[in-house]
Amino acid sequence: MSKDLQARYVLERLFDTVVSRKDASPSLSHSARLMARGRNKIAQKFGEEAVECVIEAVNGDRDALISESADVLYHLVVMWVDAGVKPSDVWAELERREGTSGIEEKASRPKHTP
Ligand SMILES: N=c1c2ncn([C@@H]3O[C@H](COP(=O)(O)OP(=O)(O)OP(=O)(O)O)[C@@H](O)[C@H]3O)c2ncn1[C@@H]1O[C@H](COP(=O)(O)O)[C@@H](O)[C@H]1O
Repeated sequence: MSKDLQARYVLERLFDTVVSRKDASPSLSHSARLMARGRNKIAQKFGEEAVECVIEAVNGDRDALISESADVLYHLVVMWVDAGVKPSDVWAELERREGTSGIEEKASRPKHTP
């Protein structure tokens, strides 16, 4: 497999690694430690990383944004594993949306009545 193709599957490989850490020792694996601390902690960490990502985007620091984006994706993958969501579930949802304009989709939503 080419390096480029291999890189495209990095999220799937990360997912498989985190799944394999479910029963690992929290003293040896950060993923195991995070999952042992429970869903609220996982969600909190994801939120913190997302905020750090936003800060770097606003600051215009490209390298920091790349690094924070990787942190966000790692913590998202841990959240998927904890919640029983597979990458293929998310890819399927993205594929379902493919070709539908966001403007069109928003306009088709039922109107809220006060
Ligand atoms: N991509 C990552 C990754 N990104 C960030 N991190 C870790 O996330 C932690 C974030 O640190 P923080 O201080 O923000 O969080 P914290 O240690 O939970 O501290 P608190 O805020 O809770 O006090 C650091 O320890 C980072 O090293 C990651 N840890 C693991 N991975 C991947 O997951 C794989 C499995 O890792 P382990 O589960 O550790 O074996 C690795 O091979 C990597 O591919």
